[in-house]
Amino acid sequence: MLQPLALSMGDPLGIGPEILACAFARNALPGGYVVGDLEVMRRAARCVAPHEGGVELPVALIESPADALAVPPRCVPVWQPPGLPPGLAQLPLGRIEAAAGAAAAACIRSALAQVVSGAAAALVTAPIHKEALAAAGEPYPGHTELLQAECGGAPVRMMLANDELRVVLVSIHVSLRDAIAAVTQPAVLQTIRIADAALRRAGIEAPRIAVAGLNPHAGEGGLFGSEEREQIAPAVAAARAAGIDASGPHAPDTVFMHARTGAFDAVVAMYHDQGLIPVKYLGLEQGVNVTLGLPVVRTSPDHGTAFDIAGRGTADPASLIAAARMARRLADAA
Ligand SMILES: NC(=O)C1=CN([C@@H]2O[C@H](COP(=O)(O)OP(=O)(O)OC[C@H]3O[C@@H](n4cnc5c(N)ncnc54)[C@H](O)[C@@H]3O)[C@@H](O)[C@H]2O)C=CC1
Ligand SMILES: NCC(=O)COP(=O)(O)O
Repeated sequence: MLQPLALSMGDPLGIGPEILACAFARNALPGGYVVGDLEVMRRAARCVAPHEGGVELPVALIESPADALAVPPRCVPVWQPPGLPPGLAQLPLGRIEAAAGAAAAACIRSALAQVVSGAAAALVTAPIHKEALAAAGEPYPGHTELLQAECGGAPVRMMLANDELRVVLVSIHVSLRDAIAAVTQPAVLQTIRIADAALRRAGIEAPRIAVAGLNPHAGEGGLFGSEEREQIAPAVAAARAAGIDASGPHAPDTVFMHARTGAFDAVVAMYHDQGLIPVKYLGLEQGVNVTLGLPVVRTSPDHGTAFDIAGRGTADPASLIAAARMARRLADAA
């Protein structure tokens, strides 16, 4: 039986509300409901309507997640958390505002609570702006860290996936300098373990996990850096000793090419951009961000708030739709 799917609105001044409205206009979010601000969603519905057949898109306030299952086709069901900042729909789109960051965070927390309570099957988050989140006083750089903290603090990892690649990251929202320092044997091993467990849960019996090096040519035998020998190779050996089919460190410039042609089920990448560039280069419309290690299913589009095009009604909802489909698949497999 179809269960409600919680979709947090994202930053109200970015493209999140628009891609949600657009996806509902295309009937691509069955059972989904927006945890967000009613007037923000009405503004988004008005903005996408001319591009989606020119017919008005109904937006309805719902009282409980279950009500999402009864709304007519193309209707955008909205569950509005209490206490959202007033006047969000009057703020100009495409800019950093503390009120917008505060609203985005409140919607994520409410949506998460509904998933944790069992009222919704999974959480799909529309993009937030990290500077707006910080302006609102939130101590977390992004969803991943916020959700981790709200769920008790157990280790989590970010995975980006499309039909061709799965990439799991050792570190995410830190400077490159700090990311290099974060390449330690325990952190790499933990990433491999989390990736392996998540892929098994998703139905892959013995996941083949390629571990990327950090330095050019995976250090070229120590000529270009020591992290491979001192940190990454011992982590791979420990994973193998624990029965995980891990290999590496592989040269980072070619490992994604091999994974894409089917040699591996996932690549563990040493830092954010090493892993995300290959995935995003294959097309923003395909990528899905999944938080591994949480007690609930959370997915998100691979792109951000796209302030440069917010309000035009032309943002592509494909990655959001892919995120919702993946959330359903993962929730069904859990
Ligand atoms: N899941 C999330 O909450 C994510 C949030 N972000 C945050 O979003 C903010 C803006 O990040 P940027 O680096 O500017 O990346 P971005 O992904 O928002 O935009 C990069 C480029 O892609 C285009 N683009 C993005 N999504 C699109 C879509 N659906 N349809 C058409 N074009 C699209 C934008 O117009 C822009 O030219 C930052 O604060 C970043 O941290 C970034 C990635 C994911
Ligand atoms: N590049 C992906 C990204 O920054 C999204 O982070 P999060 O908000 O999902 O933690």
